[in-house]
Amino acid sequence: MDARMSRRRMLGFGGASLVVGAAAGAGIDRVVAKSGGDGGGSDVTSPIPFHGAHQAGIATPVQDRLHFAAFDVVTGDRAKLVRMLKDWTAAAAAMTAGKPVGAGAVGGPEVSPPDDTGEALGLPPSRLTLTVGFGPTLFEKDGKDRFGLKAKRPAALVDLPHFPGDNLDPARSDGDIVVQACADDPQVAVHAIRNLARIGFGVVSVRWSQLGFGKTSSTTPDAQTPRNMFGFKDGTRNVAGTETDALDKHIWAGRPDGAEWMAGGSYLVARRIRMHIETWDRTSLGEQEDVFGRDKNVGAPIGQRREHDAVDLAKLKPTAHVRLAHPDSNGGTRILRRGYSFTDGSDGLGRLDAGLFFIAFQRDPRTGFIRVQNNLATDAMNEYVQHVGSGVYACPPGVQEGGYWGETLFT
Ligand SMILES: C=CC1=C(C)c2cc3[nH]c(cc4nc(cc5[nH]c(cc1n2)c(C)c5CCC(=O)O)C(CCC(=O)O)=C4C)c(C)c3C=C
Ligand SMILES: [Fe+2]
Repeated sequence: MDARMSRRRMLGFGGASLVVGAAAGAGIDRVVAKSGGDGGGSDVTSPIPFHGAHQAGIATPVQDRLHFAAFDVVTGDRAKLVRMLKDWTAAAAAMTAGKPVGAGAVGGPEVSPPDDTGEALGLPPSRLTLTVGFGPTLFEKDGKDRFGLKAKRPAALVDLPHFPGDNLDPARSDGDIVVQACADDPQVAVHAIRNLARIGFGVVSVRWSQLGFGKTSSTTPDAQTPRNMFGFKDGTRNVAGTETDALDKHIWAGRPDGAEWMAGGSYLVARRIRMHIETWDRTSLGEQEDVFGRDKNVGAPIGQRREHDAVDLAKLKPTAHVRLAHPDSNGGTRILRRGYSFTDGSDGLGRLDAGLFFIAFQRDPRTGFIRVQNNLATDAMNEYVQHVGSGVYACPPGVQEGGYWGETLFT
């Protein structure tokens, strides 16, 4: 048996545990480029730390690209699920550090598939973050407590109610487990999801997924605010990743919230929102600005001059999006938006299948997304958008060295 083969046997591939960065020792690590930067002040060569009190990918400055995947668990075996989560954690720690999965993509035995699929070889870490969440169906599905987790379902992990105008496609909604991959390079994000899906074979299968580009929200107020597919600056008044008090108050779940295992975690709401681009493009500038209650050029609230000037709600139409979404119209609640634009070709009727893949993190969806979305029932923007996909997930706290995704839930 040659040295490479014995190493592979040691790793026990075909479903057994991974060794983080094992390939690094074999000299076949992913190349970390010497220069980088995306023009937005971010360093694609510096990895975002995987371990910590909170999962990365929430308060982290928003990366350029998204690959979001929802999985169904296809086994009833809790031990297999936990094993997979441990393997996923090891792979996630390696990939976010810019390293390949397990023994890597090349240099292994010719008789079996490599541990890593290889398309990220030579690419820098690209600020990859991987954020995991658990959907309501992991705790109970069709009245069945599949994994002995029913009693641990947090009260905050409610099924989202039906909202007026919803036209949700079940094939683009829900899922037992979700992984949000964000990176400054789409290939790095896609590589990460692909490898997790491959490792999970026999335990999970991809239920639906979404690619995103052109982040539509910023968590770094000093950076230039990105624009959405309607051409408006989006994310001006988002919660910033540096606002620790606001994060503690509105975004991170705490021990007193009822589910101890979620302390330090957050709840993710995802909505695939189709935007009727063609109708919007035939709408006058004045009407467009009234819809949001902001100027299209600099992004200033109506009646003000600069983007970050305070919003005077009384100066906005009662149906303006910003007026209805503003904390003062929602009992003071704040959510951290982290959405991306999408364009998935056209719909066969000559219209772009485009929109906003809305992602929001919050301490409790009942006082966060649900409260705001209910208030948006009279939003003038509703004429131009339709929600077609949906999901809510409990994202556990961050992983400590030696720990694994979901450890606080499963122990
Ligand atoms: C339920 C929550 C929200 C949904 C759904 C939503 C959809 C949505 N929003 C835009 C564009 C903009 N939103 C803006 C502000 C804004 N939106 C929400 C919430 C939801 N948006 C909040 C809480 C806020 C901040 C309100 C405030 O504090 O002032 C803005 C203005 C710029 C900004 O502050 O980000 C734009 C533009 C689209 C296109 C969309 C669905 C397709
Ligand atoms: Fe909004």
